[in-house]
Amino acid sequence: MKDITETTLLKIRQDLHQIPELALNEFQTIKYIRQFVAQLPQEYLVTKDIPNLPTGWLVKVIGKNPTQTLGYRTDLDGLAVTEKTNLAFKSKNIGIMHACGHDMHMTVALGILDHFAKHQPNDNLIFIFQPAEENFAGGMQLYDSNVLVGDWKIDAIYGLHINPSLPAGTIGCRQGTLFAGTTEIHLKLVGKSGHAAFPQDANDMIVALSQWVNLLQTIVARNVDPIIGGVVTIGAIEAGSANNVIAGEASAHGTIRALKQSTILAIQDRVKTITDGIAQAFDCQAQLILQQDGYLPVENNDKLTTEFIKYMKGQAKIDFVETNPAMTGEDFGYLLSKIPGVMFWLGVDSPYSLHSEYLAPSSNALNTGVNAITKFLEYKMA
Ligand SMILES: CC(=O)N[C@@H](CCC[C@H](N)C(=O)O)C(=O)O
Repeated sequence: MKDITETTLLKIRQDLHQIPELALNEFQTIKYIRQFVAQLPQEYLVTKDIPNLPTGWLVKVIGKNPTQTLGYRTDLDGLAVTEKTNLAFKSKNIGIMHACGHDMHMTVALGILDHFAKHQPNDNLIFIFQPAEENFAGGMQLYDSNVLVGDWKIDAIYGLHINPSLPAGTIGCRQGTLFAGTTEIHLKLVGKSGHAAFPQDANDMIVALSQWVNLLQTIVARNVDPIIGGVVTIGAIEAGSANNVIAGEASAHGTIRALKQSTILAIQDRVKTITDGIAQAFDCQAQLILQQDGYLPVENNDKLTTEFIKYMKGQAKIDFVETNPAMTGEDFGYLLSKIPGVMFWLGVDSPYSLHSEYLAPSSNALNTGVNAITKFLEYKMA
């Protein structure tokens, strides 16, 4: 049976790119994936739905003589970004875009699955179609729904993320932590609104929130070992309605990031202390939510990563680079805290970063990615 062509991979990627959906709403996307899988030879395939996660799906390829079960995960969701590329196949879902490359991730996964559906592997291979990577920790929800048990237990798991700054098709990886752990910060301060002319009768939450934002910026600068590093970013604030009204409420939304879980926890403690201090100093209510869910640091397994890097370096047809860690987050970190495995980069050569409205990953990476990973999985199962 013939392997998938570059033209078909390109079409899948273009189709999926046009129908991005937000976390937990990937209904069109999973329908497309199910339809693609339905036209593959079914002889070695078994599928499984995920309770309470209707947009997730598992597909198992039964091995000839299985001694292990490998896992390969792709995420499905898009982002609330309005696409500004000039691509002929740009998003048809206004205000939503595959700005993190999950259309590329899914296409590569389908390319690999296509191969193994036609050429039975020696071991079992489970493809995880995981919703909600950007928000709501779909990886954690999927794992915690107890689907990866019994015959569906995975011994080693792999997954990739596109990397705009690597040449198209280059594979990148590293020992240890690849991506940071993240915690979302939500703060609401409640004081008292009033007339701009009578500040003594009001309790201004814009002033309080401004102090809080500034104090938060001392955490990485003054409390974190500079060699270890971390990030505290407040990406959104909301307060006030008019120039002459004192805002009685103010809210903020941000993210904490670090490569080690212990640093995340230490930063969280400082955020709590600073928030308590602001509440006391400004005599206001502070409702603080720190939400990490499954976004643990993405810690690659030592033994499996050594094997992965050695294999990739040894292939004349694969360009491989050892990369630095990145402060992006990934709920694959949760899966790696439960199952040994490796996350790696696939270069897609774009001048725009992940989450940019102009991100346009090069489709040239698709065929190279599918071939490199398929060959690696075959080597693992030899
Ligand atoms: C690869 C990537 O960009 N991942 C996202 C993950 C978001 C995690 C969570 N919702 C948060 O904001 O902390 C990222 O922003 O790094």
